[in-house]
Amino acid sequence: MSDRVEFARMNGLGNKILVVDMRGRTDRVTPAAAVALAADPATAFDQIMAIHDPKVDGTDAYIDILNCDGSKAQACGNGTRCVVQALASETGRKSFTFQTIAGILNAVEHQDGTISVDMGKPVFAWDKIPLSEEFHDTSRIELQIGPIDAPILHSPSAMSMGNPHAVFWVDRDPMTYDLERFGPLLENHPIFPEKANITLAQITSKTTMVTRTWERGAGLTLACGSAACAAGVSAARTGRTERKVTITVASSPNRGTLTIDWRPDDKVVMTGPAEWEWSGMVDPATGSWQRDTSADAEAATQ
Ligand SMILES: N[C@@H](CCC[C@H](N)C(=O)O)C(=O)O
Repeated sequence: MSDRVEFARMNGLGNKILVVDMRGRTDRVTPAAAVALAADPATAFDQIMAIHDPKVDGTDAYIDILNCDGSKAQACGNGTRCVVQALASETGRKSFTFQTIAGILNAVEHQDGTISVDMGKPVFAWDKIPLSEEFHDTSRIELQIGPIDAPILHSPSAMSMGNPHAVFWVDRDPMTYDLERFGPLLENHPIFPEKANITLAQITSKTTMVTRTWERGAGLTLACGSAACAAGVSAARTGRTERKVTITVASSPNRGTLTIDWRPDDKVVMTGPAEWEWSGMVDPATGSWQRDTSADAEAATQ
């Protein structure tokens, strides 16, 4: 199988997403196709969300998630909102259930166009995050960057939202830190055997915070939804905030916001926007692609 399939270039708070329609096929978007699409400035992306036919009853689709380096990810909050918006505009439906490697996700599009995704339960056990060393309390692990007696970043909270996260608590705007330099060192630190998404989080009140993320497999992105979930949960877990917070994603266009609600049933619900940009056709084996200009014209008339 190597025919072209439809894809949409979308974003969630600036997190660049390609939603690829693989329904009705048995092949996968290849890592080589992902790397080729990422290298082309016109299609450069952070994650591909490949929509496949459902594998289990009661779900609407199986979603495969690829980072721009071709690696697989278990979760992508911003990308999941993009998939919901794409399927809602195709079908007129408002609620969906997806399966990913990490489990089952429920999502709903609201009247105002924002989308809530139940991202599942956080995982705190050191060997499930995973970390390479045993920590009884993963809400504060021993890890630091900078001089030993004056670290620039230290003692992050670690957890999994399906994918591994470390949240460093900072006392000024995350944009003022050299995350481009620290991000790769921390993502690839031996304490994270499967690497990790690295977030800087500044608490601004009991219900608000500001974040910026270096993503595993994608680098400096404009926004990361699962990292916002990890930051919201870790802040509540360590007593810094209440369980429902509004997160300003500092690196996103106009410093957009996500609401993270760590509900009493332990599920983490993320709410925020998604935006369609343009559509085209792509070969999932090679990444060769073509823009659909008729979809642009149709969008311009709406
Ligand atoms: N941008 C995503 C996270 C994507 C996955 C991550 N890079 C990983 O490899 O775990 C989001 O919005 O959650």
